[in-house]
Amino acid sequence: MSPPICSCSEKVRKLTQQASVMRREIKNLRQQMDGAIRAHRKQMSSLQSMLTDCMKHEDRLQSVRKRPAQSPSEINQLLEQGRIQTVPIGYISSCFAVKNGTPRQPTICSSSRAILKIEPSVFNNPEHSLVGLEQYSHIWIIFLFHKNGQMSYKAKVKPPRLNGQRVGVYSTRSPHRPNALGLTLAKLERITGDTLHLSGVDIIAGTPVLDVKPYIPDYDSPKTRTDDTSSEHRQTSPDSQMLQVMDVDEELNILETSFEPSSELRVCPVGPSDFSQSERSGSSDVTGILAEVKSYLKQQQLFTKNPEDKQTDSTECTLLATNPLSSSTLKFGCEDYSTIAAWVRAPPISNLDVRFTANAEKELKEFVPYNSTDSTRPKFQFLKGPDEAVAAIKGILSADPRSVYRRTRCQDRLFFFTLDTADITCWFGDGFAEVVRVKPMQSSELTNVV
Ligand SMILES: C[S@@+](CC[C@H](N)C(=O)[O-])C[C@H]1O[C@@H](n2cnc3c(N)ncnc32)[C@H](O)[C@@H]1O
Repeated sequence: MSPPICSCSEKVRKLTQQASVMRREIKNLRQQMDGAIRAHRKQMSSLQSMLTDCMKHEDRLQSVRKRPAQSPSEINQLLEQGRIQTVPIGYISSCFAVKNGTPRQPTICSSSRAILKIEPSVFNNPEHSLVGLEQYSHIWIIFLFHKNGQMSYKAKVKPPRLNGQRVGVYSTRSPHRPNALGLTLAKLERITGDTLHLSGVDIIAGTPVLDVKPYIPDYDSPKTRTDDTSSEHRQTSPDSQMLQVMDVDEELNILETSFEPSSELRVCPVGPSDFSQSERSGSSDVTGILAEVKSYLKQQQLFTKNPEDKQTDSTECTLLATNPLSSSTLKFGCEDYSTIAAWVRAPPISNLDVRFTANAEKELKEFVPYNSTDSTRPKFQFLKGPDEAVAAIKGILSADPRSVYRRTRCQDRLFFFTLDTADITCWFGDGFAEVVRVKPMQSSELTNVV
């Protein structure tokens, strides 16, 4: 007997329902499996990249391990050959993020600021290495030009201030030199723990510093006179001539004031002048001789060295002053003076006037100092405010920061540079630079500053 039709259709219905439930479950399971596979794949790829990193580290470790350990005598030998491995003592944080627009020497932008933190990897207590340095106002910073690009260098270079003329690399402060070492005299504003706060820098952010030393004028700074005759492109500046005469006056004033009545002045032969054979003693004679020397030096411009002129040879123009009280010998003569190429003070390019459009001035005034709590306005990270920024911009632009190529070939192009957290746009005209825009840096650029 066959089952009744109603019970059959009931069974079919149930089976169909079960089948659709099972289909849904399968679909869910598939979805879960897909999700698990995706998560697994993601995990695999991050594990893969971790593995790659580990392998890289392992490679580096292997190569270090493979390096034969150097014995003290080997290290000594390498040192004697000048082949030492340098270790940065710290890295500069600076208001200059990139090379463009960074002053070419610190003196042209005294309001620029930077920070140097001594690396704890160099000394266990980095702050100990700075004890005593706070007594100095200026320090030498020896650093690596780490953003030179390729380590290329040439025996002759074209300093921008010489407007295309070529001179030997060692007669310049070009960054492109065999060991890419920079030397900057910076002002030491203060020291906090392991950190030096500096101003007057020409160094970009991230620069590895190899050493710092106190600036000691007694050791580091002979008086300077301009070697006016050593260069074909010299331009004598009345100011620098004046400076030399003032230097002479200053020296002679020191000489005058350091004399006691019993002092003895011996004047070594200085050529055919009327005091060349003088050798006198006694205070009244000293005063007379000094007046004579002063007037002679001014007339002959003795301190403007002329290699052709035998009478101004450094050995011949030495004045020796012996102070019996201190039994010290003061020496005032040409050999106490340093000479510099005339183009350093009187380059063939002239300084530029710097001006701001009203809009740029307004934009700059929007910036607040680094310590301001106002979060609605753009904030400097180093500078104390718009006035300091104006001084820095004037310093940078008046020295004409353009390369010779830009100066001669693309005169009318806009020039962009950064200062602290500001993006600056300017253009150059005949004898002037004009700032046309000052905008806060994009936040993505900000990480470059420090
Ligand atoms: C002409 S060098 C003089 C540096 C130093 N005062 C000296 O005499 O050795 C200054 C220029 O070097 C560039 N500069 C600064 N820091 C640098 C770095 N870390 N790497 C490459 N160039 C850098 C900047 O463009 C700056 O204008």
